[in-house]
Formats: sequence, structure tokens, C-alpha cells
Amino acid sequence: MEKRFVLKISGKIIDPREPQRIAGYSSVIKRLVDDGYRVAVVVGGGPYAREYISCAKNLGFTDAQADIIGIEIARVNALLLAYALGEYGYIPIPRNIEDVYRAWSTGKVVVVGGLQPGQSTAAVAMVIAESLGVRNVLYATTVDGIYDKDPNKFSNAKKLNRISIDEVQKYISQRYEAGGYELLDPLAIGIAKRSCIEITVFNGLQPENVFKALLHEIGTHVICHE
Ligand SMILES: Nc1ncnc2c1ncn2[C@@H]1O[C@H](COP(=O)(O)OP(=O)(O)O)[C@@H](O)[C@H]1O
Ligand SMILES: O=c1ccn([C@@H]2O[C@H](COP(=O)(O)OP(=O)(O)O)[C@@H](O)[C@H]2O)c(=O)[nH]1
Repeated sequence: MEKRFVLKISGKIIDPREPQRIAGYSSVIKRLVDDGYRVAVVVGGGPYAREYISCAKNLGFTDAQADIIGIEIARVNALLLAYALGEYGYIPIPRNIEDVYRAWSTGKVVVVGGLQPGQSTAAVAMVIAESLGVRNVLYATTVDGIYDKDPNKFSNAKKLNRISIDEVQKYISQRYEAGGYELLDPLAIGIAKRSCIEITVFNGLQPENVFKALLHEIGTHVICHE
């Protein structure tokens, strides 16, 4: 099995109010590196990004400006994890794909926040996976996987264990705006499709769930047909 993967962690999970969970992710990632895995991590902006984005919108900023503010918050969350990784983590946080290549070539764990307006960190995870030739993205979020409809809105939503990348769009209702882009945004889906990148969407509130997600024991496995 390819021992390389990209791990996208929701900003709702890497949250400054939960330092022990950040320490938990650092320990899980270090164990995987010691076990011979190469990992690139993308961290989202979470509730703080949305506070700043709502302030930006209130001040009449453009969506691009609101996105850029979200990017910076995601980068700060990424810095929390990168520092927690100690000598395993690459510093500084890459700002573009060229920086990611340089960081990856050092052999360290690359941790990234946002990259550019008009997308989410899910798209960042796909772009990085595609750039590094990695075919496996683990998506740690706060729901158990992809459901047939939003589980936070419909109590009768059913979790899907395995779906094709071509089906994803019909299940996700999405606000295409700063702070939106729920789950997999259009760019993330497009890149996963064209480069046949497999995705496991799982509940990452417990860092140890990464081990189960790696083995497709939990979450939703999104596959592509070669
Ligand atoms: N079909 C679906 N299955 C699961 N979650 C969905 C679905 N449609 C919308 N969602 C919403 O997407 C959210 C996860 O997306 P997002 O908020 O971007 O999370 P993250 O912070 O992990 O990027 C869930 O909390 C859920 O409310
Ligand atoms: O490459 C990126 C990554 C993030 N964002 C902005 O930063 C916010 C926070 O990122 P994301 O929504 O992916 O974080 P999470 O869903 O994990 O909280 C997004 O909503 C976007 O507004 C962006 O513009 N470009």
C-alpha cells in the first residue's frame, strides 16, 4: 500500500480551545512518520475564520478579501500543528505550491493552511495531493462521513459507506462563498476526478481515528474509476 497520504483536518478540529486534541494529532502523525509514512497536512480555518469572514462581509469587503482573511486564519491553525510537531514539522507554513515542493523535499511533515481565494482547504488538499503524486486523501471532519443529505439538517440522513467521485456533487449542498464551500468544493471534486485521487471522509474529533480511516474502516470512501 502506498505509504503517503494527504490529511485535511477541519478548522473545527484544530482549534486553539482544544490544545490536547492538537497534541493528539501531533502524536498520531509522528507515529505514522516513524512507521514509514510520508504525510502532508492541510488545516482549515474553523470557527475563527468564520468570525473574521463575517466581520469582513459586514464591512463590505469583497469575497476575495474575505477569502484571504480566511486563508490567514487557516495558516495560523496550521502553525499551531506545525509547532506541535517539533522537529518533525516543516516551518514556515508554505504559501504556494512551489513552497510546498521545497518543504516536501526536506522529508519533513508539510503543514499548510489556505492558498488562494475562491476555494476551500479541501481544494488545497487535492491540489497538493495531485502535485505530489499522492493518490490518497484523508478528510478529518466533524461528521461521520458523507450522507445522502446534510446530517446536521436532516435527522433521517443516511451515511454512505462508499461512493464514486462522480456521485459526490448530488449529495452536497454548498454555499460557494467565503466561509462556505462545505465538505468538497467544486475544485476539490474536479481535481480528485481528473487525477483519480481516493478520499476517505471521516470523523476526526478523535485523532486516533486517522489509523482507522487509513484502513477504510470508518467514514465514507470516495473512489474513482480509473
Ligand atoms: N451530504 C452531506 N454529508 C455530510 N455533511 C454534509 C453534507 N452536506 C452538507 N454537509 C455539511 O458539511 C459539513 C462539513 O463541511 P465543512 O463545514 O466544510 O467541514 P470542514 O470544517 O470539515 O471542512 C458538515 O458539518 C455538514 O453540516
Ligand atoms: O485555499 C483556500 C483555503 C481557504 N480559503 C478561505 O478560508 C476559509 C476557511 O477554510 P475552510 O473553509 O476550508 O476551513 P474549514 O472548513 O476546515 O473550517 C474558507 O471558507 C475560504 O473562505 C480560501 O479562500 N482559499
